[in-house]
This record gives sequence, structure tokens and C-alpha cells, in this order.
Amino acid sequence: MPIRNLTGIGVSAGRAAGPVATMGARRPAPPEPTHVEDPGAERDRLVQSTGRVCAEMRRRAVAATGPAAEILEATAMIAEDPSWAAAAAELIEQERVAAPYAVWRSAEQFRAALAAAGGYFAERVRDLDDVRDRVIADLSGIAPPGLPDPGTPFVLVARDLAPADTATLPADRVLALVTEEGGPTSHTAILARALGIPAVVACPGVTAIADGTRVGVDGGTGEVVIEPEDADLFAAPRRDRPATVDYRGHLADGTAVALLANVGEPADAGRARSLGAAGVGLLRTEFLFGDRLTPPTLDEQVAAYAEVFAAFPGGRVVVRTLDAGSDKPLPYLTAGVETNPALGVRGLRAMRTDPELLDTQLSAVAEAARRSHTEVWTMAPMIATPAEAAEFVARARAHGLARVGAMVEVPSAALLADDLLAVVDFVSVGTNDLTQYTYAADRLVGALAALNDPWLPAVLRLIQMTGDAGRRLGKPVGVCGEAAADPLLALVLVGLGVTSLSATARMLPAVAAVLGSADQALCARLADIALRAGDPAAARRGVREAAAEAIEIV
Ligand SMILES: C=C(OP(=O)(O)O)C(=O)O
Ligand SMILES: [Mg+2]
Repeated sequence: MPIRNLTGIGVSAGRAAGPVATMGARRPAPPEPTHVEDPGAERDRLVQSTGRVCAEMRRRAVAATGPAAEILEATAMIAEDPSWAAAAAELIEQERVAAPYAVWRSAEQFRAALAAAGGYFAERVRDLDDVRDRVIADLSGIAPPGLPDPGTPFVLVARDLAPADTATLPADRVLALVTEEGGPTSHTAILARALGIPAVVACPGVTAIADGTRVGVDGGTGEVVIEPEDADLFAAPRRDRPATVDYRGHLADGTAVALLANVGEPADAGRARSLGAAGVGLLRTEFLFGDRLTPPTLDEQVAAYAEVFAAFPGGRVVVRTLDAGSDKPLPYLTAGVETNPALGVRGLRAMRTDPELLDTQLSAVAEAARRSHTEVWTMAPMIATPAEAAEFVARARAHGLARVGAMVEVPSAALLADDLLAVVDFVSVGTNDLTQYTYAADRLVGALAALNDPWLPAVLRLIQMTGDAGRRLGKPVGVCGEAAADPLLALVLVGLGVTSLSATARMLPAVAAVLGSADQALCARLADIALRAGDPAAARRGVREAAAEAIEIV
């Protein structure tokens, strides 16, 4: 029976058509525990192999930029971690087994420990698997696992992608990518958007499509059409998109809607600026605090913030205080073991356990702001009550910070948006967490991807409540979650009362293109359609059709 058309979750807008090339089965069979006569020589072989793999991973990390660099850096660090290689060497010594088998066994132990630690550590399992497979391939003298190369541009299909593979995708050859697993906030989704490649995740059955079959992929609606009759429908409009942001900060009717960039490290700020971003709507400060045993000093922080502010003289930069805990644990701050880390001591809750850390950060932001010509706004993550927000505002003001706000990522914050907005200067909706908490679905679990879709009606309703409260109180309501990177959803968000959008810089030109040609009345109509739709697929379809009648959409 021919495979019918498939549907997944569109996570990176744009359309493309081309032949399928499937990522080879990455996981090799466990090697046999072959006996070796000379364990010393076998250990040397292991050391040389891990050295080669480490050098290659490091080379790729150094060569990459943006989110790819961060992800490759994480894999390179796992490759360079001596503990798993030392455990493998010990196995060779004690049991006189060949290196591939020892690597496999040692990696199994480490991956079990990472998986048990949960959150951020569990995510590293994919990186460890990647390193393990590369070392075993090197020891066995076979090509390392990697991307297919059919010799022509292709639609990449995979069960899931290792972060390192996604990070090095050749954007000129991969027309689109479709994965059977993965969720909207997975590495695959975030990087596809950063690279501007149309992408669909959580698409059951896609790996059954034979290589070479032509498919059309719509990264907006999530549709994968087998042998499309009208391939022109999938002609790649993304190639015609402007490469930089051409947007003056207001809709076609003059309604002000700021378009800003999400920035995860100082280098991103320069890139965002060169693309034409007007400022930063979310500076994630975790880059300063991770991968170390003690927190950064005041001076280190001042220098890093000042570097970001310097990229936007006269512009706005919204700094988010440290969001530690859950998927971002820190050895010196967050609680050891929590049964439900996403519901645990994270974000502002973790900072309240160490007020000095929060004070140092606020003081550094204030000092860097004084040295710059940038409008600096400061906000806290994981605010659940207006009282927490009031406490944060008082602390930030004591450091001389003028504009202080709260993220809306917990449903309680949206439900009490009037009370929250009464005590802060602005709010910014973090749709990634708001979605996971509204639908009680871990954002890192691929199997729950359908419940981590910001087009879900309850999420839209909570954003509407927040937007309405913002209008009533005359205070700004931003969105800085991945939802703002979806051009169609961006129009809906504006219709729900959102006054600024902040997204990964590469998606800003596409979002700018729709904002600049829409007006408030259209956005309100689209918001109404999305709210009434009942489910994300119907909402996307209805909004796309109505938007297409009024404006040219990407
Ligand atoms: C922007 C958000 O924060 P993060 O993705 O860093 O948790 C969010 O939750 O939407
Ligand atoms: Mg968040």
C-alpha cells in the first residue's frame, strides 16, 4: 500500500520539495567482547582514537557560529571528558577486552547516570552516544556516522538528529528536514529555524519513505506530501526572503510592535545587529554561569553585559536574570536531586535561595547599563506570584535599575496578569515554558511534542489574558519564546495584545516581512480564528488561509 501523506509539527516555516535521503541507522550493534593479548597496545589504540575524535569535534565546534557553536561545544566537552575514556581503559586492562567493546560498556554506564540525573544532563545522552559511535567507528576503521550524501540537494529524513549533526547541516544541500521524533523546542527545531531550513518534527512514519522519493515539505503547517503533483506549490519561497530585517518597528497601520532578537551569548548580539535587529528582547544570561564550579565575578559579568549593550547603542536590551535549575542545573546553586525539577527550585526561586548571587547580577547589569547608551530592561524568569514579582522589582530598583519586569511562563502569572502588571513595568511571555506548564508536558520529551505546541488553544487564551491586562494597564507585553519565530503565529500574538516580539535572529527577516504588511485589524481577525480553531492544525490552517487572502505570506 503506498504511504499516504504525513503530518507532523511544523517548527521552521518555509516550503521545499526534493528527493528524500535518510540518515543511516546511527546506533551500531554493540561490539563483541573480543579478547586481546596485549592490553597495553589496545589502550594506546583507544587513546589515539579518542584523541582523533576529540580533535575533530573541537575543530567543528571552533568552525561553527551561533547556536551550532554552543551545541558542538557541548559535544566536544563530552568527547574531552577523561572519565568515560578512563573507565574504558580500565576495562581493557582488567578484562582484556578489545577497545570498541570497552568503549561501548563504559558509555553505557555513563549514559545511565546522565539519564538518571534528568533535565539538562539527560539531554547530553544524545551527545555521549554520538561521541561513542564516532570513537567506535574510528577504532574499527569505518567512516564516522554522519549525514547522507546523495549528490544532489535533498530532504533529510531521520528518526531524530544528534545535536552535532544538526549543527553542521549543510544549509545549501539540505532543502528541508523531517524527523520522526523530536519536539518544537528540541535542538533540531531551534537550529533549523536558525539556519532558515523548513522543518517538521514528530512526524510518525516518515522514516518508512524510500530514499529518492520526492516529497514536498511545509515547515509551517507540518505537512509532508509524497510525490506532490504540483511541486511548484513547494517551491522554496525562503530563498526569496530578505536576508536582513526590513522593518521600522510598526505595522502597516502605524501600530508600534517592536521586533527584537533572542541572544544567548555576546557574539549573538553582533550577529543580531548585523541582521538588522532593533535590540534584544531576551538576553539569556546562563552563558556566564554554566560549565564552571563557582559563579562569575561582578567584573566578569559587567564586561559581558557591556559587550551586549554596546551592540545596540540607543536600542533596547532586555536582560533576564539567571534561569538556573530544571533543564539548566548549576552545581553551586541548584538543589541536588529533585523529583520534578521543572516544578522545583528553578529561575527566580533558585536565586532567592542565594540572594547574594542575585544582588551581584543586578549590580553588574546596573553598572554595565550606566556605562552604555542602551535602554536596559531587566526581568526575572519563573515568576509564579505577584508577590515574587514585587520582591524582585524592589531588589532591582535598589540597584538603580529603571525598567523591571517579569516573565510570564507559569499559568498562574497569566491568570493573575492584572495583579502582576500592577507591580512591574512590563512582562514578557516565555511561550516555551508557558506551554509545558499549561499542558503539563515536559518540553524536552519528544513523545509529548503535540502537547508542546504554542498554537494550542489554552496557551493562546493565557496570552490573550496577559495581552488584555497589558492594554488595561497600558504596559508592554512581549513574547520571547520560540512562538515569536513563527511568522504566522507572530501575527496572531499581535492580535492577542502583544506589543513586542523577540526571536532567534535568523527568523527575524521572515517575521518582519509579515509584520510590515499586516495591520492591527488583520491581526485581531487572525487571533480570533486561532482562538476558535480548537486544535493547532486547524488554527494553523485557518490563520494561513485568512492571512494569505490579505497579505503575501512566507
Ligand atoms: C523564552 C523562554 O525561556 P527559556 O526557553 O530560556 O526557558 C521560554 O520559556 O519561552
Ligand atoms: Mg523559560
